[in-house]
Amino acid sequence: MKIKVLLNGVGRIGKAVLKQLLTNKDFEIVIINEINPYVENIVYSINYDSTYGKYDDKFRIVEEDYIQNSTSKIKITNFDSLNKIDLTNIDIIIDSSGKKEDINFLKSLPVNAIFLTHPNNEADINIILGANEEELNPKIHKIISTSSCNATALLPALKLINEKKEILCGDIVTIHPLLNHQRVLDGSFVGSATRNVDCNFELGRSSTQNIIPNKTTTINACSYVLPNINQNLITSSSLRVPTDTVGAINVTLFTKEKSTKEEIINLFKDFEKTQKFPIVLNNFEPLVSSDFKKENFTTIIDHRYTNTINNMIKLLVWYDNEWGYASKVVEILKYYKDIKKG
Ligand SMILES: NC(=O)c1ccc[n+]([C@@H]2O[C@H](COP(=O)([O-])OP(=O)(O)OC[C@H]3O[C@@H](n4cnc5c(N)ncnc54)[C@H](O)[C@@H]3O)[C@@H](O)[C@H]2O)c1
Repeated sequence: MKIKVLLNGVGRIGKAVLKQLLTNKDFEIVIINEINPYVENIVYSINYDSTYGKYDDKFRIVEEDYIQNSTSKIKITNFDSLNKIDLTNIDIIIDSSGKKEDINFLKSLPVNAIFLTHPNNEADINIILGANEEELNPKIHKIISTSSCNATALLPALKLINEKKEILCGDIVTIHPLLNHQRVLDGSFVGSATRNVDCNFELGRSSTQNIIPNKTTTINACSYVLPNINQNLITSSSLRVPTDTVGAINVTLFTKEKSTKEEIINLFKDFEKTQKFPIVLNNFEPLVSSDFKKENFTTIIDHRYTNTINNMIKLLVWYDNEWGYASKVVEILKYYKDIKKG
């Protein structure tokens, strides 16, 4: 039996999840709910994408509120809250709207599970593959956060180093592509309930003309998954850059044990050989960010920049923050289905 899905919000992450889930025979997307009221525009934005190109199996509108391509027929709804949607035929919700909902409200919805594509410390569990997937239990976890793109990329690497060398302290800088909530030209501040306004004055500046320094929730998101990786251990900051997708993280760690460069490279090579999911990819080629676009591996260690001095380890990590992250959301869904069945 296919798992019947409601996809809430079909923006950058929703579309990447949609396209990767459409090709999976275990899932059926029954409803897309989107506050954009124009079905024509939703279809258009699925079929044409400046970052990833045209979608080959194009959707068209059929009947009044349905879109269809060669494999799927999906109902489009236009509600601002999940409680207005008829969920009778829905097993799981993927919420990629970014809307912060009351957790008890989400728990009351008549579905088996709700996957949130953002970190959430009130969720029943935050999952990052390569860090804590063994803890996922469909019998007790209903609200499941799939964390953030940065934490998804970073935490498997931090966990590995911490287990082998014990991290004493460190710092990370995420170099992150621009996001839909930023301004094209200078405008008013970009606010959010979870970030303070002062910090977001910078995010109101032109995203195409600037490298914008910003706070990042990356280490907090890591701590929701592994509490020992937290802000008392690792400091963090972010630079928003004018590229469409693919982020990088500059990582500096001080560890209890000394390391050599070869040792660290071999750690990641061993991880790559034995991993259950496409997480670590070791890169030695002279590549740039766009070469990692649409890459499913999300912890790409660029060993041209791996280095050590005594107790210090330096890493450069690449990840596609949209497609790559969405591929992990889909892997988590597949894993959820497998363990629920088993
Ligand atoms: N873009 C990234 O790099 C990235 C990576 C990982 C996680 N995320 C997270 O995924 C979520 C979505 O991010 P995005 O970049 O796709 O944003 P986006 O703005 O591109 O897309 C959000 C979509 O949700 C729709 N929407 C908003 N409120 C809604 C509601 N109440 N009901 C239904 N639809 C609604 C919007 O119209 C829009 O189409 C956020 O929580 C974000 O933090 C983003």
